[in-house]
Amino acid sequence: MINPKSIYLCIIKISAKFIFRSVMNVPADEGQLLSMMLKLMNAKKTIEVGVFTGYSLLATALALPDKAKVIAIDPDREAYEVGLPFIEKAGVAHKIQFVNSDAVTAINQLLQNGEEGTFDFAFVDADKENYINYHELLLKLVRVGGMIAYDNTLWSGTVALADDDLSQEWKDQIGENRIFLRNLNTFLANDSRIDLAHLSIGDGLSLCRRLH
Ligand SMILES: C[S@@+](CC[C@H](N)C(=O)[O-])C[C@H]1O[C@@H](n2cnc3c(N)ncnc32)[C@H](O)[C@@H]1O
Repeated sequence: MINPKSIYLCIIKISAKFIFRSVMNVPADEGQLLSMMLKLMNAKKTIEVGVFTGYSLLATALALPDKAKVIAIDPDREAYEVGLPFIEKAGVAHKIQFVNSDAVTAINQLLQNGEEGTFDFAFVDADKENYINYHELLLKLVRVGGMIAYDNTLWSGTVALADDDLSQEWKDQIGENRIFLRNLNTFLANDSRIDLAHLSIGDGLSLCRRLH
């Protein structure tokens, strides 16, 4: 059973983080950070892998200029349609091309269509076991100097813990994603094709800039 004290501490920690970040004018979550980065990069063509109900997609579409495009991939159209009225209300639906598919198939299709090296930015927030596969494909899709961002790369901080530090109950809760993300972090840290920055925003965001 969850200890009420740990819930209380968690609420205090999250509130303190948000207050600190707003006072210091630092983005409090990945949506705010995405928006800031896309504007700084003047991004016009982006891709999102893993949409769900479209929180990060809405942040992206709001940050892009009017004629820009975000290709949003998710096999779950139903979830996307839950958030769609809010995207429409925000007046940014025309910037979004939703692709109802798994991402490996959809990205391969884009590459076959000759879109290699044409994307400014990619945001990945989907099935963690495929992140390394997405990395290989997205490095082709994103232009030199473009950026790929991977969400949840801290996995509640558990990527930094040794196996012995985790109780069986906790291991069951966090599942195999901790291992997939740990492998990804090691892989990215050794990838000479990118510049890497690991941010402790939200659940951890890894930014990869394509070098060549
Ligand atoms: C954590 S949610 C995405 C959250 C979203 N970025 C947001 O900000 O609200 C993960 C999404 O990844 C999608 N997903 C799972 N496997 C996928 C795959 N193979 N290709 C693309 N999307 C996938 C799921 O359907 C789910 O909607």
